[in-house]
Amino acid sequence: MLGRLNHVAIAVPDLQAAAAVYRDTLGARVSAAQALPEHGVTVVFIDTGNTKIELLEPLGEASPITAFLEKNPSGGMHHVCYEVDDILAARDRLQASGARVLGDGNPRIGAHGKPVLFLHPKDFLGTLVELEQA
Ligand SMILES: CC[C@@H](C(=O)O)C(=O)SCCNC(=O)CCNC(=O)[C@H](O)C(C)(C)COP(=O)(O)OP(=O)(O)OC[C@H]1O[C@@H](n2cnc3c(N)ncnc32)[C@H](O)[C@@H]1OP(=O)(O)O
Ligand SMILES: [Co+2]
Repeated sequence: MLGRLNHVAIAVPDLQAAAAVYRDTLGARVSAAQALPEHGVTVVFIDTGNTKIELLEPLGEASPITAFLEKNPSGGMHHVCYEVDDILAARDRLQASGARVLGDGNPRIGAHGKPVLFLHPKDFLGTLVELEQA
C-alpha cells in the first residue's frame, strides 16, 4: 500500500524567515509561498531531489497547526506524507485495522492538487501521517 515519501513537513512561526534559512543557509531552491485557506496554512516547498520539505505557517483563526506551534514555539517536524496508489482503498484498509482517519474521512485536495488524508499521530508512533494519491 505505502508508496514513496512525498514530503516531510515542518511547522514554523515565520514562513519567510524559515524559507530564508533553507534558501540562504542551506542553499536550497525554495518555491513561492502558496496560501491554502481551506487547510489553514501557507506553504512553501523545497525539492531535495529524492523528496520535498514542506514548510507550514498558520493561516487564519482555526489553523490545524496553531496548537502544535504553541507547544513548539520555534517550530518542529509536523508530519510525513506518503504516496498511495488508491487513497480510498488505503483509507478503507486503515479504518478496518482500527486507525483513525482525521476529519470526516473523505479525502480533500492538497497542495499538489491531489486528494489527501491525515491519520492520527497516536496511531502511528507519535507521527502525524498524510497520505496523498500518487
Ligand atoms: C497544505 C495541504 C496539505 C498538503 O497537501 O501537504 C498539508 O500538509 S496541510 C497540514 C496541516 N493540516 C493538518 O495537520 C490536518 C490534520 N491535523 C489535525 O487534524 C490536527 O492537527 C491533529 C493532528 C488532530 C491535532 O489536533 P489538535 O486539536 O491540535 O489536538 P491536540 O493538540 O490536542 O493533539 C492531540 C495529541 O496529538 C499530538 N499531536 C498533535 N499534532 C501532532 C503532530 N503533528 N505530530 C505528533 N503529535 C501530534 C498532541 O501532542 C497531543 O498529544 P498529547 O499531548 O499526548 O495528548
Ligand atoms: Co503536507
